Amino acid sequence: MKITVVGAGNVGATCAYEIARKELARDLVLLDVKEGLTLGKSLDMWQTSSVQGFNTRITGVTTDFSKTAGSEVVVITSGIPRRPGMSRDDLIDINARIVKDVTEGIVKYSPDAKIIVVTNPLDVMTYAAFLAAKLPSNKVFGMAGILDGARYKAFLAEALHISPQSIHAILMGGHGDSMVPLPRYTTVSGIPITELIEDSVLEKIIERTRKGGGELVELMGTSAWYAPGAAAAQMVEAIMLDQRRVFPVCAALNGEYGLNDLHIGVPVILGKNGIEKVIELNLNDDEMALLHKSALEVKKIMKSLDNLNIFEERYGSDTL
Ligand SMILES: NC(=O)C1=CN([C@@H]2O[C@H](COP(=O)(O)OP(=O)(O)OC[C@H]3O[C@@H](n4cnc5c(N)ncnc54)[C@H](O)[C@@H]3O)[C@@H](O)[C@H]2O)C=CC1
Ligand SMILES: O=C([O-])CC(=O)C(=O)O
Repeated sequence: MKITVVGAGNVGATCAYEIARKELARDLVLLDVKEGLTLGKSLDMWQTSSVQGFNTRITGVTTDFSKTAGSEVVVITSGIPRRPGMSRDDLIDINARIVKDVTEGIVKYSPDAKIIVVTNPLDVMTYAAFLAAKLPSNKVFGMAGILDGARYKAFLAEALHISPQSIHAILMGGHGDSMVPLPRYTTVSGIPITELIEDSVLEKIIERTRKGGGELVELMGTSAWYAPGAAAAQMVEAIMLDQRRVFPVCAALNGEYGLNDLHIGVPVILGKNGIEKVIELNLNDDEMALLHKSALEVKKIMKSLDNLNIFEERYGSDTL
């Protein structure tokens, strides 16, 4: 059993370490173009194995994709993060080329892999990986909703002075300011959130969640890694252990929610085949309008990707 994490930077290394500590595979490959970084970090992590009590063998690899052969799950975190003042969409030019190259390298040696994209701008990089991989859409998807949901739960837990583990929520839409938190689908151990918190406080929390990535970029000068790395590892766990957990995941839509030909955050069942099923919620008119607004934003960025002309195939259009 093998898992590969591409990108040994902040998010990739954090995700890899979570995977190793949970012993989700016998072998874990960490691949990056920076030789010292990937060899050093994988050695450093492996040297914690006797302290942390795990057996997962972590190996650092530079650009030799043959060393990733036979991976069951691959997490793609390679690419540049944003800096203060930038939007995620500003990363598209550089990151699209990186995602295309690494996806092709991965699929060549692991044609059965499930691919989890983390690189930003997330929804459109998932689309780019899907185009490059030429795999069925249940096998190529992106991580954002678990992270956005985790931020939402952390803020709610603080406001209500309760454990974040008692909060259950689903967020939909693109991984950007147009994301769609859904108060109607947010509960505290089954109790509707609206019974426990004032509307004005909830509104502020939703707004802070939408801008949660940017808040951290302003604080640190680069983007977050602990929560993103842990969230991606939680998806790996669901697949490797065939847990069939329900998570918001950036998935290809083919008619669900009245949307076609784009990748965007929706609730799915995640198991050994990747996306086992996209769950269609019974959204009301306001919620559906927010989701469609977010989908139009994603389509706009898809168009920028198409304009780069790095893929022969495309299905972007600015209408839904
Ligand atoms: N989906 C999400 O919710 C989140 C996405 N991100 C995104 O994840 C990406 C990575 O962020 P960080 O880890 O903080 O950046 P980082 O700069 O710390 O690490 C990125 C790594 O990618 C490597 N890399 C670049 N080109 C490569 C290639 N062709 N092959 C292999 N490795 C290559 C770099 O050498 C670097 O080590 C960014 O695009 C960031 O915006 C970050 C947080 C959350
Ligand atoms: O904000 C960023 O650039 C990184 C990211 O996607 C997040 O932390 O949500």
